[in-house]
Amino acid sequence: MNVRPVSRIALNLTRGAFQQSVRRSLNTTSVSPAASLSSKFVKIVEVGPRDGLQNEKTVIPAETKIEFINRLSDTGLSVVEATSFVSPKWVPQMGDATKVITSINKKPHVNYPCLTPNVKGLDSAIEAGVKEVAVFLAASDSFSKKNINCTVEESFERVRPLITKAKENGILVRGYVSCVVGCPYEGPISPRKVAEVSKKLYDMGCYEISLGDTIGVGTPGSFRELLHQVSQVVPMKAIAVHCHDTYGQALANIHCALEMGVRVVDSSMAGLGGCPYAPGASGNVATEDVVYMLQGMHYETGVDLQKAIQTGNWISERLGKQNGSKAARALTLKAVAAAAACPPTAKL
Ligand SMILES: CC(C)(COP(=O)([O-])OP(=O)([O-])OC[C@H]1O[C@@H](n2cnc3c(N)ncnc32)[C@H](O)[C@@H]1OP(=O)([O-])[O-])[C@@H](O)C(=O)NCCC(=O)NCCSC(=O)C[C@@](C)(O)CC(=O)[O-]
Repeated sequence: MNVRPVSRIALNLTRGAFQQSVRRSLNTTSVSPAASLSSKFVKIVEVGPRDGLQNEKTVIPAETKIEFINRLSDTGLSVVEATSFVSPKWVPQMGDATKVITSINKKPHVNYPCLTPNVKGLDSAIEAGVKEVAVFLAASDSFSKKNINCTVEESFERVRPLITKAKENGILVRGYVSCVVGCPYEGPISPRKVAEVSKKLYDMGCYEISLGDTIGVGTPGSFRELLHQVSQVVPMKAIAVHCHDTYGQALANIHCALEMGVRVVDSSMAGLGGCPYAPGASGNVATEDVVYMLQGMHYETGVDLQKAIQTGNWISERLGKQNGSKAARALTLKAVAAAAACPPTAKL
């Protein structure tokens, strides 16, 4: 596999030495105990196994996905979006949804939502014992047609019976709105249009609306206006932000969202991801970078950054990629340097 030497060295370090070194590195940047008692909590929705992997060109074995999810569950995350019950003709990478969701070690404190585009997908999810699903619509007709083969208006009619049936079965439904700032086919999207779609989804019964900047064109300027409009019609506590980092704006946009009161952030370990129907869009914002920033701002997430970095490095190694998180790369390098300067045996 084509892995950068540093990440290979880090992965070859003994687990104990690596953990010690990362802990030492983190101690220089982590929050004070007093600050960590702050009541500020941000829920991170980890989308790596679904959004992160759906666009990978080579088929990833189900076993790798299962182990990835199990490792994510051990980092302290409370939500790990596991897979999607979509047509395998459209997204072949998710063709093993049932195997993946039924084989993971489900932890009681972790939710494992799955994407479902229609009732057929919901039925498969129910059969697999899924407790939460997500529907995904767009604020742009062109993207909607490319992604789910129908207009935005038609997509509401498609998800209406899905939401009803999910509720009858005691299943929670989350709603995604894609292209909240720009569409790869139509260009800029009006915040009013996004607010309209978000309100309709919320009124139909989605408990949370995740605003997807699918192609990552948003800036704090456009996010401020977007959140201003959407929060007029959907309560701020029910809004999540889902940022792709194509233009390097994701953390700035999340910061803006936090300042405006958003407390749910979607992210993907190692910055994996991209939508197969959004050409040129890069990965999601990296979970490690989000956790690092939130720690620095004295927010609580429940996520162990050290374990997150190990998980991000692990999946990157499996995919033959460099970890896309800058914080993970910096802290791994620091840990490698610290471990080289002070090998575990020297302390015996
Ligand atoms: C919605 C459809 C199915 C419409 O696709 P269609 O071709 O119009 O549907 P259809 O009803 O005519 O069915 C076509 C075939 O798919 C089968 N089929 C139909 N439904 C299912 C299902 N649920 N599970 C398994 N199979 C299914 C169906 O049985 C049939 O099989 P055939 O008879 O030809 O053998 C298709 O367009 C699709 O699956 N699209 C999914 C695209 C996708 O997953 N995109 C990525 C997720 S969205 C995203 O990443 C953005 C997000 C959420 O992260 C936020 C952001 O960043 O913006």
